[in-house]
Amino acid sequence: MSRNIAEAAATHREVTGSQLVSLASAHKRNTGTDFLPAMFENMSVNLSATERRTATLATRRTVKKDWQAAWLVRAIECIDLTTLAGDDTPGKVERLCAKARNPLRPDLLKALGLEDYGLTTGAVCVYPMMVATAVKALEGSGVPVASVATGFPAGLTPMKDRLAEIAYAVGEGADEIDIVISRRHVLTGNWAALYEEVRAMREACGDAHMKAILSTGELKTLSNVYKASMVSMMAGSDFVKTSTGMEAVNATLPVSLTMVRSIRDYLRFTGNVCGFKPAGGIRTAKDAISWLILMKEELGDDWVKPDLFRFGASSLLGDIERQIEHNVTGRYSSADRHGMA
Ligand SMILES: O=C[C@H](O)COP(=O)(O)O
Repeated sequence: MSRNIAEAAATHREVTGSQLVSLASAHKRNTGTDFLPAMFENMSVNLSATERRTATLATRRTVKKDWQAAWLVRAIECIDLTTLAGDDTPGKVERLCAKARNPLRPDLLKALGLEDYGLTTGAVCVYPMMVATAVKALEGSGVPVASVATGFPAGLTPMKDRLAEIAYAVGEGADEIDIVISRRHVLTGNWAALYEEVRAMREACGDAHMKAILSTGELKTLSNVYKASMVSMMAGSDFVKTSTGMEAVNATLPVSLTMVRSIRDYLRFTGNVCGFKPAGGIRTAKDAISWLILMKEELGDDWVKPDLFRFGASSLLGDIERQIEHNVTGRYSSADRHGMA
């Protein structure tokens, strides 16, 4: 059993049957394109068809036993372990970083045969003021630090301040920047303004990878979600991300399917690759597997890896650890036996 899990986690070879040509690790950073409204302006997303497709996702495919553990290990590797709270302190961020370095208890790693695997989360995600603490705490671990910026979560601060915040986070050592888009540009159909805004933010990020948070729960329609996603990719986003975690409705599967289809269309139109980050409200191992199935079925194996897929989550890891413990021991421990996240 252990060998299978170790192999699956290392090669992810249980995930097969991609319908897209595999771009594997050779993908280049999204360069963006000119502003091309023809790529999205006539697009209309059918809500009920989208809901039907996502309703059956987790029931069409069952992921059992060893493979479930392998998928959950992969989910851990894709988590942007997040704390974005007003009461964040250096101590809290240091504890989060310790968890990112060692996301599973040693006895569980041993039972899975992964003691030497070097399992970590995909990144740690914090506010700009916490970046330096996280960079220090993660030194030598290879775990990137992501920072939210641009007036997170509402984005309603002057543009020069939003860009300055990116520069600050990058200067503190952030490897990745999670920007928020101006929802008003979407709600008023001002796609050119959205393109210009995201383009300027991408330039401010420099070498740091940029994730564009669409705040889909505030965009009213799936057609708006599709268009906002497409414009953000055209403007050079490395990832598109559903939510801040602060909206009334955060990551959902229908919104995710819409964004994932936009990524697929963007790839077909332009040859450029963009990653996807569902975020907000993803708390259970079962949820994580549903999203991994969505990615595998819609985009293929390359989008079930941290290069192109992340969960933005503050409390998902705890449930995954609990589920892995059940997988290994046949028993569940109470949630409070596991540490934070
Ligand atoms: O980007 C990450 C989200 O803010 C996390 O949301 P969550 O606390 O609901 O997991």
